[in-house]
Amino acid sequence: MTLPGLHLLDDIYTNGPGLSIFGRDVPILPTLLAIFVASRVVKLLKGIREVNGLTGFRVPFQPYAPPSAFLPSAWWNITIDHIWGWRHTGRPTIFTSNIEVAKQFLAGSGDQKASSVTLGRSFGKSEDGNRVLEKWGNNLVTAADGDVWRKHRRIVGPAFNNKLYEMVWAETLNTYRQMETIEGWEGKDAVTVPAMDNITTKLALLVISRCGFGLPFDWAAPPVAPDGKMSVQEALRVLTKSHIVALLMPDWVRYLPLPGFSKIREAFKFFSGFMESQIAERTAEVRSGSERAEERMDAFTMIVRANEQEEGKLRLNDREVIGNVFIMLFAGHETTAHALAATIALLALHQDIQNDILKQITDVVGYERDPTFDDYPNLDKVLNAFYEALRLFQYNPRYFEDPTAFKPSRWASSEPGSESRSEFSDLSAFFGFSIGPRACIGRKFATTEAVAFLTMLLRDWHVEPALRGGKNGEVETEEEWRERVMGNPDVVLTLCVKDAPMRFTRRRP
Ligand code: HEM
Repeated sequence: MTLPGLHLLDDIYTNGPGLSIFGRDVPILPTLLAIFVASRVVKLLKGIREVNGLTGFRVPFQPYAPPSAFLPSAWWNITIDHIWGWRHTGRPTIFTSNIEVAKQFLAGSGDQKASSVTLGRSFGKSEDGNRVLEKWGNNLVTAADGDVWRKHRRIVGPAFNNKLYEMVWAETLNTYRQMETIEGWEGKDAVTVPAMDNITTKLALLVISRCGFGLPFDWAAPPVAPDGKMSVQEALRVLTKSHIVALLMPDWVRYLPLPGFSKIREAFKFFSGFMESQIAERTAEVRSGSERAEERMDAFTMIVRANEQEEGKLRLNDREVIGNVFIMLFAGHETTAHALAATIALLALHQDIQNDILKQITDVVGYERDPTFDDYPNLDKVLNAFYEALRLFQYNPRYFEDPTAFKPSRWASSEPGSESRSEFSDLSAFFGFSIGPRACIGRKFATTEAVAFLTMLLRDWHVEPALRGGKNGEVETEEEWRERVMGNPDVVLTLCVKDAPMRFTRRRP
C-alpha cells in the first residue's frame, strides 16, 4: 500500500519493521505512538472548544471504554471509582453532582439537542463509550443519534406496560418461593446468607429471563441440557458473569486459549443461535396470530410484535431486535440486583425503619394472602427504602439534608395511596434512573420487582447484619460491618456493596 509520502506496508514487507516518511527512515512503533498521541491531543482540544472551555477534567480517553477501563484511576483517567471517591464534594464538573448542570445535558430531545443552546454543541451519548454495549446489535441504550434512538424507542417503548409489570410482580413472587425452597430456608427459624448480592443477582437474572426474554428458567439451573450441550440458562449465566470481559475485549480475545474463555466462546455462539431461532419462532407466532403469541407478555415478544407493525426504515432488523432484548440484561440485571442488596443491607442496619416498613406491609397485605400488583401504590414505604438506597450513591448536600443518612421518609409524599406518591411527584432531585427522554425505560420494571421481593422477604423474615467474630471472641460492631460492606463498594458494571453477610430470623411460623 502506498500513500503519498508514506510507504508503510511496503517497508515492513521489504525492509522489516521500518517506516519511510518523506524518504526518511523512522522507527515504526514510536511513530505510530506519536500519531496516536497527536490524534488524542487534537480530540482533546476539539472537546475543550466544544464545551466553550468549561472547567472540568481533561482526560485523553473516554471513561469506561478501553483503554481507560484497563488503566488505574488517576487525575488523567476517570473511572467509576473516581466518582465514588468524590461523592461528598458536590463539585460541578462534566461528571457532575449538580442537578442544574445535569439537567442541561439530559433534558430535551432524545439526542439532547437542548443542551447545545447553553453549551455550544449537541451533547448526545458518546459513541466511543457505548460501542462496547453494541456487541449484540444496536439498541436503545447505545443509540447516539436522535432519529435512531426514536426508531428504537418506538418499538421498545410499548413493551414496558402494566401487563409486563404484572408479570414482573408474579414472577418475583414465584422466584422468591423457589429461592426459599432451593436455598433450604423452608422450615428453618434462622438462616445466614454469606453474600446478599448472590441472592439478589440470581433473582434479577431469573426475573429478567422470564419477563424480558420470555424464558421460563428456574432457581435450580440445569447446567447441561438433555442433549448434553450447554443449557440456555447456563449460557445466559456464563454470559452475564463474564460480560465485562465479553463487552470490553475485542471479539478475537475470546478465541485466545485462556482459562474459562472456551466456555464464554461456547456461550456466545450458543446464545446467538438460540436468539435467532427465538426471533424466527416468535415472528411466526405473531404473524399467524396464534394463541401462544397473544398469551406471551414478555418484553421480547412485545418487541417482535411492535416491530411487525412497522415497515421500511422504521423496522428493526433481527440484530437490532436481539440488541434491544439483550441490553435489558445488561441495563436491568446488575443495577436492580445491587440496589436491592444495598436496600436490604441498609434495612438491616436501621431496625426502626425496618419495623416501620413491616407495619405498612402487614397493614396493607396482612399475613393471610400474597401481595398483589394492586398493592404496589400502597407499599410506598417499601419503595422509598429502595429509592433511598439508590440515592446513597448521590450525596449533594445542596439537595439532601443530612445526605449520608439513610432516610427513606425523605421521599414520602402527603397523599397516601396515590399512584404518584412514590413515583416522585418532585423528581427534581432524584437522578437514580436519570431524567429527560433518555431516562431509564426499565424504572417501573425495577421498582415493581424490588417492592414485590422486599414485601415478601420483610414480611417473613427479620433482617440483621451477620457480624464477623474476631480472634479473641470479639465480634465486630455494626459500624465496622457497615464500613466493611458498604464503605468501599465494588465496581462491576455498576457500583455495588461488597459481599453483604446477612442473618434472617423467621418472624412467624
Ligand atoms: C435499579 C435499577 C436500575 C437503575 C438504577 C437504572 C438506571 C438507568 C440509568 C441511570 C439510565 C440512563 C443511562 C444513560 O443515560 O446512559 C438507564 C437507562 C436505561 N435503562 Fe435502566 N436502570 C435500572 C433498571 C433497568 C431495567 C430493569 C431495565 C430493563 C428491563 C432497564 C433498561 C434501561 C434502558 C433500555 C435504558 C436506555 C433508555 C434510553 O436511552 O431510552 N433499566 N437506566
